[in-house]
Amino acid sequence: MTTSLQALLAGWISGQRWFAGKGRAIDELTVISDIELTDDDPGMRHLVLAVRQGENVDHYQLLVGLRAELPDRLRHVEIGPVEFAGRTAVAYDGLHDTALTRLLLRAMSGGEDFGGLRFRGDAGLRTDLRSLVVTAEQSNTSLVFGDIYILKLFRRLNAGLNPELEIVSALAERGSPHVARPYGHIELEGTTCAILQEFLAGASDGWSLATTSVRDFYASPEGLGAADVGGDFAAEAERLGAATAEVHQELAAAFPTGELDRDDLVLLATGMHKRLEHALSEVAEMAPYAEGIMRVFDALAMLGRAETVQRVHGDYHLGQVMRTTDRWVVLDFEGEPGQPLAERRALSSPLRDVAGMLRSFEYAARHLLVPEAGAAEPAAGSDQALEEARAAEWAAHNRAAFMNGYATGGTDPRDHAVLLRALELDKAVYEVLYEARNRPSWLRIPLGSLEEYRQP
Ligand SMILES: Nc1ncnc2c1ncn2[C@@H]1O[C@H](COP(=O)(O)OP(=O)(O)O)[C@@H](O)[C@H]1O
Ligand SMILES: O=P(O)(O)O[C@H]1O[C@H](CO)[C@@H](O[C@H]2O[C@H](CO)[C@@H](O)[C@H](O)[C@H]2O)[C@H](O)[C@H]1O
Repeated sequence: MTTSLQALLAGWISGQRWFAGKGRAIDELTVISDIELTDDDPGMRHLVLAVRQGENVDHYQLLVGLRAELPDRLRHVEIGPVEFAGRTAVAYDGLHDTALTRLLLRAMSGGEDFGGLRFRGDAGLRTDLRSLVVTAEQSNTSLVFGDIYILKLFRRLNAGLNPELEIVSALAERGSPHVARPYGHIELEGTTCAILQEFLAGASDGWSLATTSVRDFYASPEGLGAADVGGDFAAEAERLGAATAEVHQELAAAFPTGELDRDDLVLLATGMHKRLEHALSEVAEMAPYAEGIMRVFDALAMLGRAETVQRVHGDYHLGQVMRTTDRWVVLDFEGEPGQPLAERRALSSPLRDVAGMLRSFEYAARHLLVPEAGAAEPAAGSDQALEEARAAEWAAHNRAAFMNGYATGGTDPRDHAVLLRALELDKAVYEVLYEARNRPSWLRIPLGSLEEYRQP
């Protein structure tokens, strides 16, 4: 590849939604791997770029399409004209070209290798399907093939086996009904580049279902409880709790487990304190809540009992679960974005996921109270105090249902109140930072649910 392509790529990549280093200058961009997948017209090359911004270096993968002439339908994903191997072509994001993406299915089905880039998949894969790029995602790019498969391509590569592939493969092998079946993957020298899975056509994600229920409750006549309205979500929350407990049992059976003793709990609490301090240094609005939160972390450090640890989801919320006609399916076992792989694969309390989902019920209940969060402006004459009370009621009702469902698996989260509270607060601290960085108008949502910790 020529240096001119590198210059072009630096300009192009900084404008991409999935580029994590937005707003900071690119100091250096190097093509560290360049593998030709086809030299036809259209041609396709798999590139890995090392992008340096100050001290930080991130690796991104691209599937670059090359055509002598770019048809109008691909104009919106043009990278620019390039020259290499004596050939002049127009480079573009190949994931938007159905003529190229079909080759990915074929290569997976045939188990093909291109240098260190290995395609693996079920031999019976359908290879005749057209792909559509899923537009909603931000950090990765997914292609849906004919409503049958979804291929998730990681844009930013983390060295090693991706926990999503590791966990989904292990759970599917055990016959779990709660994961989307894996059909194939692409890897580059041991690093997972993409995963092909069953597409859950017609399923709805938990966030949409929960927020629809919240809207119904808000629109219901005063005096009705959360359990009395048509869109009551509690039965679903309970099923989700039971499914979550089953997934945890499957994870405990498929991977190693361990125990946190007193010293480990002190370490865990120390980590929580550190994350809180970091959030305080970046988000001034956090200050009034700090002391109250620290007291809970201190209580965890003094807990005189052991707690079990195992592989967990790690970033569990309503946007990560989908309801099909007959079950809840859990997606995206990648752990917390931004954490190194080793940490994302580390054993943790399963209550961490329970805490994540409980926080998500708080989010669903409260996001209508923040007009900038995408909700409609509050209706004229709406009563803020009544809405706050309704948000609290909806959250409490569904949190209880979720925990009832989870308890059917044998562990009632309420029997581990100190750990659960600390984990919820740790997640809220993470969310405060996440919102301040990504969606400042949503910051009021995690802060709103910390009200009981606010110091005057
Ligand atoms: N197997 C699937 N079937 C149907 N839709 C899916 C599937 N996997 C992901 N999706 C859709 O894509 C969205 C994002 O998927 P996810 O794996 O969570 O990506 P990200 O890591 O970018 O958040 C989900 O909320 C869901 O709407
Ligand atoms: O789904 P991701 O792996 O990208 O997770 C990140 O983004 C989430 C936002 O989509 C964020 O979740 C927070 O907002 C959700 C509503 O949009 C809410 O349901 C979650 O409870 C809340 O944490 C997640 O924290 C972040 O890691």
